[in-house]
Amino acid sequence: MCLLLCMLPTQDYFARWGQSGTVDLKHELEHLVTFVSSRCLFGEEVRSKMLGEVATNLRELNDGMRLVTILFPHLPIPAHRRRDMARARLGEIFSDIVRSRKAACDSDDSVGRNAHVDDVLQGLIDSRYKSGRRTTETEVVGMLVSALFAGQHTSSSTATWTGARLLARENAAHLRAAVREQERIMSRHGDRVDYEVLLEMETLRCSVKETLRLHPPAMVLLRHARRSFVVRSREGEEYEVPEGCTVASPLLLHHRLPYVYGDPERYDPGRFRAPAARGADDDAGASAFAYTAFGGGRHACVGEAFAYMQIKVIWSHLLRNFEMEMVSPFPETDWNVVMPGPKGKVMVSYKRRTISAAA
Ligand code: HEM
Repeated sequence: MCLLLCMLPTQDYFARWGQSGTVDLKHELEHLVTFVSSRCLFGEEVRSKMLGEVATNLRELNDGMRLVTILFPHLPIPAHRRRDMARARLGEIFSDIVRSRKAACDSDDSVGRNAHVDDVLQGLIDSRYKSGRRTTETEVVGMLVSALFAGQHTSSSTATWTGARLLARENAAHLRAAVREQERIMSRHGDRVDYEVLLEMETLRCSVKETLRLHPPAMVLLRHARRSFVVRSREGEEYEVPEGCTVASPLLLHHRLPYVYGDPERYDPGRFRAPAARGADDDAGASAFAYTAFGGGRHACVGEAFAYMQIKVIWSHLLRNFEMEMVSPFPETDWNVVMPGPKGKVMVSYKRRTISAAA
């Protein structure tokens, strides 16, 4: 069901593109990801009425999460003021939606459940605490905003970086491999893309995973040490982390450790292929936490599977239906925000094509 909710909006969205043209890929994917996520989370209400406004406000929320925000979350700077206004507006939009859904539930069913709707919004409205109390409007709105915020910018910037990496001139061989994979899959399954077919897109999965190694939306993971513990370095030195300290694990650095990722600056999706397919074990020396684009442990990202599904749906569609070329320089990273993404526009020219299924 969720896969269908990803695929249909993706097809509809790209149907609006012409036979050929030039687009800002970052802008396009930002809209598409908001479109898909809001469709999966909320159903028709957001998609039909609020998409442009929701997308704009989510962008303001992200833009208001500056590095200075970590130390001074309420510093009166313009970016924080815009962030607070955006959060208030999202609250209003979603409160209206929750209210009208609840009203529909109450008229639909005497126990306050809407039997016809199956999305995250409905799940939150239907939830009960152990005490039997129902979730309040404020609680549902808060959880919706955080789910959308957690999944929107992360997924859209990863989808854009994946495109920028695959379309970079020096990665032509990786792009060809990704297109060939789609041809092979089409020869077996035609146009059908279901969950099993997505699982076969191993080259695409590795391309996304390698993109996330080099461009993780979260730069650092933070944990509070509830008790003291000792860390031993590779060189055998020991460090004590005292109880009560905050521990920061910088993804940006450990995703580039040369003894884990040989030639770490090189974009090489093949490094994540299964060892049997690779013929060598590149993971030697890597610990379970060498790759933490989605975090780890108890608070690891709950949206990882959804994010891969969404990005694979988008990129398999683009690879099958368009010949693309990046016409702006490879994007720089916007380091001003807490979750860095590509800076400026990512201009791409496209031409429609129909790839033939490989024999
Ligand atoms: C490429 C896309 C995504 C990336 C790179 C990403 C990355 C992350 C990271 C690094 C964390 C922190 C984990 C930790 O501290 O160990 C996190 C947490 C979280 N993510 Fe994602 N995420 C993505 C997509 C999504 C999506 C699509 C959703 C929801 C639909 C989502 C929902 C969450 C939630 C709710 C948490 C908090 C988990 C907790 O604290 O228990 N994420 N994500």
